[in-house]
Amino acid sequence: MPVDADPVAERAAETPPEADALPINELFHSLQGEGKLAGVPSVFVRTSGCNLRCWFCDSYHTSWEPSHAWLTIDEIVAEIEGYDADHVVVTGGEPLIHEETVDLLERLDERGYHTTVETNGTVAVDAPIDLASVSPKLASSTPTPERDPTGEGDWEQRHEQRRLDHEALATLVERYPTQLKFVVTGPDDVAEIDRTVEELRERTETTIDDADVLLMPEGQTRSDLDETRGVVADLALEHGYRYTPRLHVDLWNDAPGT
Ligand SMILES: C[S@@+](CC[C@H](N)C(=O)[O-])C[C@H]1O[C@@H](n2cnc3c(N)ncnc32)[C@H](O)[C@@H]1O
Ligand SMILES: Nc1nc2[nH]cc(C(=O)O)c2c(=O)[nH]1
Ligand code: SF4
Ligand SMILES: [Mg+2]
Repeated sequence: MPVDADPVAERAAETPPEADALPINELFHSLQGEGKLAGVPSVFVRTSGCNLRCWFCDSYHTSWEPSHAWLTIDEIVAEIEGYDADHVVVTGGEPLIHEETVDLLERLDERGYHTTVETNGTVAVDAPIDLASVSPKLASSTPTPERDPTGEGDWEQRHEQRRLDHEALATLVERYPTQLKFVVTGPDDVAEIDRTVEELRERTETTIDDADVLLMPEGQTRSDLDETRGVVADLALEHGYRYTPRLHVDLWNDAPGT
C-alpha cells in the first residue's frame, strides 16, 4: 500500500527525525514480481531518491520527482512485522545511496528475514543481504532529450557517467549471492549485456553463470509488455540467458502498492 494511503503516513515526519530514519515512498505486501524469487510473498520497502534517471523508470516518484515520508528504522521494522511474510525486498529509488539502509538490513537480518536488495549496482555496501538483485543500466536507459520524461534533457550526462561502475558491480557480485537483471528494450541491448557480463567475469573470481543473467522486458504497463515480452523471451532463448517476467505488471498493471 502506498505510504500516502497508509496509517503510517499520518504518523510519519515530513522532515528527517533525530533518530535513524529513511525517506520512504511506499511500503506494501505483494508477490515478488521479478527475478529468481518471482511469486514469493514479500514486504516491499521503497526508499525515495536515486543517483540515476532512467527514462523508463517505473518509480517516477522516487527518481524524477521524489516524494516520501520519513520513517524511523523502528517504525519501518514494526510495519514489516505487521505482515505475515518472511521475505523483505528493499528497493527504491536507489536504496543503497542511504547509509541507513544498512541499519535496516542489519535489523531485518537479526530478526531472521530473507532480504533482497534491488539496486542499480553503482553503490557497493557491506550489509547482510541474502540476494543482491542488481540491475546494471544499459545505454538504452539514458534520458536523452527526446526520451527525458520532463523534456529537459539535463540528466543525460550525469546518468551516462554514473550508470555502469564495474568496480562496484564486481564488489557486489563477490560479496553476495547475485542476480544480474537487465532491462531490455530490444535486440540492440544484447551486445552491451554480453560486454558487461564479460568485463565482470574478468574482474572477479566468482563464477557468473548465464543462468544468473536475467533479461527483463521493459514496460511499465501490460500494454507496454505486450510489445516487449515476446521479443525479450526470444532473445533469452537465443543467447542462453534467463528470462524474467514482470509478474506484478501482468497481474495488477501499474497500480501503486503492487
Ligand atoms: C525502480 S528500480 C529500483 C531499484 C534500483 N534503482 C534499480 O534500478 O535496480 C526496481 C527494478 O525495476 C526495474 N525497472 C524500472 N523501470 C522499469 C521498466 N520501465 N521496465 C522494466 N523494468 C523496470 C529496474 O531495472 C529494477 O530492476
Ligand atoms: N511485485 C513487485 N515486485 C517487484 N520486484 C521488484 C520491484 C521493484 O520495484 O523493485 C517490484 C515491485 O514494485 N513490485
Ligand atoms: S536506477 Fe532504478 S530507481 Fe533510479 S531511475 Fe533507474 S530504474 Fe528508476
Ligand atoms: Mg517496481
